[in-house]
Amino acid sequence: MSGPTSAPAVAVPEQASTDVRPSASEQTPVGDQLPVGDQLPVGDQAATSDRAATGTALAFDDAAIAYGRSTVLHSVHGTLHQGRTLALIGPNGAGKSTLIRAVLGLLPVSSGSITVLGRAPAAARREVAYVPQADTLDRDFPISVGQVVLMGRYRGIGWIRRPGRADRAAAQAALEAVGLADRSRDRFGLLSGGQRQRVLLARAIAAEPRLLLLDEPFNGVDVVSQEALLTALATLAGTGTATVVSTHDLALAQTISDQVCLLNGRQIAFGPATRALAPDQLREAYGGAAVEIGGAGVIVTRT
Ligand SMILES: Nc1ncnc2c1ncn2[C@@H]1O[C@H](COP(=O)(O)OP(=O)(O)OP(=O)(O)O)[C@@H](O)[C@H]1O
Repeated sequence: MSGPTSAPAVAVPEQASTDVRPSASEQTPVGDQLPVGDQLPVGDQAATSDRAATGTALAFDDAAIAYGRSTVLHSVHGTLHQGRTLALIGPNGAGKSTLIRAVLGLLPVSSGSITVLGRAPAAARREVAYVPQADTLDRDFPISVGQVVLMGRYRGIGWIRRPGRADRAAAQAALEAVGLADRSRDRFGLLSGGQRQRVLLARAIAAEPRLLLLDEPFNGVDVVSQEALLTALATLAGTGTATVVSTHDLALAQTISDQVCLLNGRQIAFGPATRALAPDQLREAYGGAAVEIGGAGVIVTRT
């Protein structure tokens, strides 16, 4: 990740309601149907040697993903290394969330393969954290910001053991990383959308994942929150965590990612943004007649 930036103006198709992300429930107030990640045992020998041996966080090998018999995404091929950021780009229904679900091991790969931290996706889940969109979560559930962030530690300590001092310190450090150190006692549901998004990132940071997946984390987030999110992500990348972020903000993707995967039911391009977001490929993905990439962002127009 190249680091934080301010939000450029971008015109891309609006997000529609096709949404496979988890809905909130009383039992799972923060979308925990999906994994929140796990503590990476610091100094874990196996994990360290894995990383040293391959440096590969994520590998797609001609992967196709289906819902039942209906293949909605195919020909995904590329590699993401530790400490690097991959942006998933594509119009509504392109398959971004579907790909994230497959990386989480929640959807089977119907052909080809996806390898996460050297393993099958389901086998790597303990080392993968997922940040859902904050607005998919139940705001009425009475839980504090600090409690939400502490949830990031539970995968490591187990749900029966109580979090210890080290867990609380890690949770507080994670809140500091997203610029919300003073909000720990506040009720989660009373924060703004952008602040809740930052709390969810803090929860993922507290889990110390080796791979972090974010599904449109910048939706409805103001520049201050976006800046805080990007700073925290850059810090995390510095520790070797690989990040996959799905976004509709092409210009932001261009700025923050090392690699871009451009999708529309299949992979159109995978590589550095300058190559993957070339006008011809954007046109192919979005069906636009004219594509302009400049200081003002990326503009797709139709004739
Ligand atoms: N549970 C499901 N069962 C069957 N098809 C699904 C399911 N969820 C999504 N799809 C289909 O898979 C395709 C990809 O959807 P997906 O949600 O992954 O797109 P997306 O790129 O994340 O879109 P958006 O930008 O709108 O969030 C779409 O055609 C969608 O209709």
